[in-house]
Amino acid sequence: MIKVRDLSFEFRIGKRGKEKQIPVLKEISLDVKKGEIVTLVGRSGSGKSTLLHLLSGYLHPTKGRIEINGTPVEKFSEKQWADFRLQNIGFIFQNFQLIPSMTAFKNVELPLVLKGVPEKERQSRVHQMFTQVGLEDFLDYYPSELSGGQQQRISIARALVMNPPLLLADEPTGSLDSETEADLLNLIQSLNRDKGITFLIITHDQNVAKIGHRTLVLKDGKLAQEENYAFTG
Ligand SMILES: Nc1ncnc2c1ncn2[C@@H]1O[C@H](COP(=O)(O)OP(=O)(O)OP(=O)(O)O)[C@@H](O)[C@H]1O
Repeated sequence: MIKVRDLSFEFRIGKRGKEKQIPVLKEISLDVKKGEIVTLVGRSGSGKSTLLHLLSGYLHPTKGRIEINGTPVEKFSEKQWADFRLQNIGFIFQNFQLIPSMTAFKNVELPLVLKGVPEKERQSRVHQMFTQVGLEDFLDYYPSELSGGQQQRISIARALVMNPPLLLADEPTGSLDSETEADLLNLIQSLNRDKGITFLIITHDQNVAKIGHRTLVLKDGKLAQEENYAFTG
């Protein structure tokens, strides 16, 4: 599902002529197979979010190759990325990133509107998603009227409404209490088991890391399999 080869990335900061390079990822290779949950850990600043941004086209590699769902993407234009993301990748963020002025229904419907899906089909697909995440009674609520756990479920419904094969998550339970976190991890595991959705999840949290079939550690710009990684907090 994800194939990364010799991927390097450096940020460039400072004025032209006096630019400074900050290497973040150094010739990383990585495979995530279809149907896997892979969790990615590493110290703050180790480059986890940078890797996710490279995998979703918000940053472009300095060097190396990225293949997602069989398609080489590293040379994509912005337009190609936008189309590709809509079809292939769902996103879940720590702070949910729902649109506050739209109801839960409208938030989940949005990707379908962007894709030009006809209204009747939109209605039925959105309702189906709300059933799947267990929030059928909250269609007309605004994000501010929902709990953190409910908002995250809505954001998962939005991430899945286009049926993407891959979900990328950045600290998906970072804003949730431990009970709500456990519920959400169950939901992620059942989506993986029942629908075969592949997950790559960044986390600082041992409970989240544990749901991975594999855990990778990012350290000094390189990736390694987990070996007694010491979680903090
Ligand atoms: N826009 C930027 N310009 C320059 N350097 C940046 C930029 N964004 C991030 N960095 C640097 O890149 C490195 C990796 O940052 P990144 O956000 O990917 O780490 P992270 O592992 O996701 O951290 P955290 O766990 O705290 O979210 C850090 O040293 C950071 O300072």
